[in-house]
Amino acid sequence: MRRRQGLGFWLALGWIGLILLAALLADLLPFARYDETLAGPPQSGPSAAHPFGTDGLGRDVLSRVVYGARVSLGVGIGAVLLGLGIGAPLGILAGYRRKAADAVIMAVNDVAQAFPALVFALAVVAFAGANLRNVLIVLGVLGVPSWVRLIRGATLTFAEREFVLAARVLGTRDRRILWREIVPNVAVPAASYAFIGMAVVVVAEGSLAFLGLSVQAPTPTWGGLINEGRTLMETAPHVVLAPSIAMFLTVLSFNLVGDRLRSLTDVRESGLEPVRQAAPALPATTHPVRDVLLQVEDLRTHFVTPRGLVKAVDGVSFTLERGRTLAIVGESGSGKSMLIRSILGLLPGTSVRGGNVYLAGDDLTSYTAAEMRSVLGPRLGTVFQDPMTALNPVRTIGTQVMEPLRVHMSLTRRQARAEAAKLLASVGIPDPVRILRRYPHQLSGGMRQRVTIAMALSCRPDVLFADEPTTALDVTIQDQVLRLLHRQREERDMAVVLVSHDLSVVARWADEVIVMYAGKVVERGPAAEVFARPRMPYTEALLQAAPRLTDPVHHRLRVIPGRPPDLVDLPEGCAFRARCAYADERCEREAPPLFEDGHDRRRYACWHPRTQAQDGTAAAPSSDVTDVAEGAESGGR
Ligand SMILES: Nc1ncnc2c1ncn2[C@@H]1O[C@H](COP(=O)(O)OP(=O)(O)OP(=O)(O)O)[C@@H](O)[C@H]1O
Repeated sequence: MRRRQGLGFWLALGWIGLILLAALLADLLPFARYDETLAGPPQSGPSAAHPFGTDGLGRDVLSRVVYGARVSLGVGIGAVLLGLGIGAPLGILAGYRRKAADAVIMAVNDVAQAFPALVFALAVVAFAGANLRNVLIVLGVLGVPSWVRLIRGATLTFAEREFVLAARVLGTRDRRILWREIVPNVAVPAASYAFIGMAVVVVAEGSLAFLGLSVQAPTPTWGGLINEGRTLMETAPHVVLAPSIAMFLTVLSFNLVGDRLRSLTDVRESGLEPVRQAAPALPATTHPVRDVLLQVEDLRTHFVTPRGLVKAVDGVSFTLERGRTLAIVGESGSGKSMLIRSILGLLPGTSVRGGNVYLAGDDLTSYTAAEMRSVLGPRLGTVFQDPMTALNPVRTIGTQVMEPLRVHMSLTRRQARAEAAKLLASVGIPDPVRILRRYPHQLSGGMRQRVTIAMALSCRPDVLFADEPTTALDVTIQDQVLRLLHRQREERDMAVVLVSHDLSVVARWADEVIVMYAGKVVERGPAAEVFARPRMPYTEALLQAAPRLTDPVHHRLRVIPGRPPDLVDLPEGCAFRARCAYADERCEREAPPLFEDGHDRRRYACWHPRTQAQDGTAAAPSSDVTDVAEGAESGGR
C-alpha cells in the first residue's frame, strides 16, 4: 500500500493528522492562549519561546494558527459531511431508481448548480450573520449539487457492473443490492471527493474570513489571520506567512490524498448492458407443457433501437432434463448470452421478451420480479465469464459466498460461514477458512471462478447456467473449471447450460448442443452426433475453425468467410447464405425451416444439409480425449 500510494500521499496524510490533532488538543499544548497579550515587544520574530513570533498586539502567532485550524478544519469537515449527508441519498436515488426520480432530482440539481456559489455565500452570510454555524451551513449546502452529480454517476456505473447482475441472479432484493453491492463501491470515490471538497471549503472559508464574513474576532481563523497580517507585510512578514503556509499545506494535502484515493477507484469496466427486469412480452404462441426440468418455447428477445428492431433471440425452443449438459454455441453476437438472460428474466430495459420458459412445469415468464427473486439462486444458478467483474472488489469472499445462504436459506452468520467453507472446499479451494477472509484481487483467476461457481451452487439450483465460464481464464485452468462443473452436475443431479464459442470445450462435456446464428437455432441434437456429422454448413464451418488436439503444430485454422449479418437488416432467405459455399437461388429466396432429421431428435435449418462425417474428431468425444480428461481429473483431486 505504501509503495503504491507514494511518499507524497503519506506525507500529506501525516500533515492532515498533525494539524487535526493540534487543533483538537490546542488547550493542552504548551503555549499561550490565542488572545493572550504577551509581555514582550509586539511583532517580534520567531524565537525559542515563540517559534512563529508574535503579532501586532503581541499575541503568540503559533497559538493563533493552531486555534485558527479549529475553525478552518471544523468548517471544512462539517460542510463536507453536510453536503454528503444531503447529496449522497439523492444521488443514489437518481442513479439507482433512474426514470422520474432521476429526471426530477437532476433538473433541480442543474438549477442549483447554476447559482454563482461565492456570491450566494456572501449574500447569505451577510444577511443571516457572520458566525461559524451560518458559514458551515452555507458552504455545506453549496456543495450538495456536486455531491449529487458525483454519487449519481458512480451509482450508475456500479449498477451496470457484472457483480450487481450476479447478485440479481442470486435473487437478492433491490435494497440489499444497494447497501451491499453499490454503496460500498460508491464509498471509495465519495471518500476521494470528500478530501478534495474539504480543500475547496477551507479556501472558501478563508475567503469569507478574509472579507470579515466568517467567525468574528477575537476567535482566529486562517483567512482572518491573513487579513490581519497583510498590513504588517513589510515590518513583520512572519505574521502573514505562518497562517498562509499552514493553509497552503493543508489544502495541498487534502487535494493530494483525494487524488490518490481516486486512483483506487480505477477498476475495469465490464461493458455490460444495464440490467432491468423483463420487458413486456411479445404475443404468445400455444404449445403443450412437457414433463421436463427446463422447457423453453419460442423464446424471443427483441431490442427497439434507433436503427430498427434487433431480433437478438428469435424463436428459440428446447428442453433439458436433469443430469444433462446442453451446450449453446455460435459466433460472437449470435444471441447466446441474450438467450440465457432471457431465460433468467434479466434483460436491458430496451428489450421486449416473448415466448415461455417452464421450470418443472412452472411458467417463469408469468412470474413477477419478486417471484423471480425466489427462483434465481435456489432454482436457477449462474456463473459468468469474468470472475473478476462478477465478484464485488470491496467485499471479502466470505461475505459474498455467505450472502445467498443467508438470504435464501435463512442461515445464521455462523451457520452460513461454516456452509461457505464447505462449499469452497467442495469446489476444490484449499484452506477455505483462510480464503473466506480474502478479497477477490488476492486470488488467482481460476480460484475466483471456483468461488463464483460455489456461489452459484450455494442454494442447490436445479439448472446451472455457465456463460463462457472459461473465456477469461488461462488454458491450463479452463479444463479444471469445466471438469469441476461436470463433477458438480453429477453430484448434485442438476442440469447445466454451457455457453461457449469454443467447440473443443463443448464437445467434451456436452450431451446436447444448440447451434445459434443471427438469433435463431440453426442446428440442434445430441452433441456427439452434431459434431461428428454436422448437417448445417455453418456448424461444419464452426468445427473447421475450432482447434483440435490432433492438429499438427503450426496448423492453420480455417476461418468462416464474411461477417455475421446485420440483425437490423437481415437478408431474405437463409441468413447464412452470403457466407455459404453451397448456397443457391432457393437459399436466397426462402428461409429454411428447422427440419427434423428423423432420428435422434436432430434438427437443422438448411436446404442443402451436409451428409458426410467430419474428418478427424474435433468434436466427437473420442476415447483418448475422454481418457485424458478423466485421468487428469482423478489426478488433480
Ligand atoms: N442493449 C442492446 N441493444 C441492442 N442490441 C443488443 C443489445 N444487447 C445485445 N444486442 C444485440 O444482440 C445480439 C446478441 O448478443 P449476445 O450478447 O447474446 O451475443 P453472444 O452470442 O452472446 O455474443 P458473445 O459471444 O460476443 O457474448 C448482438 O448482435 C447484439 O448486437
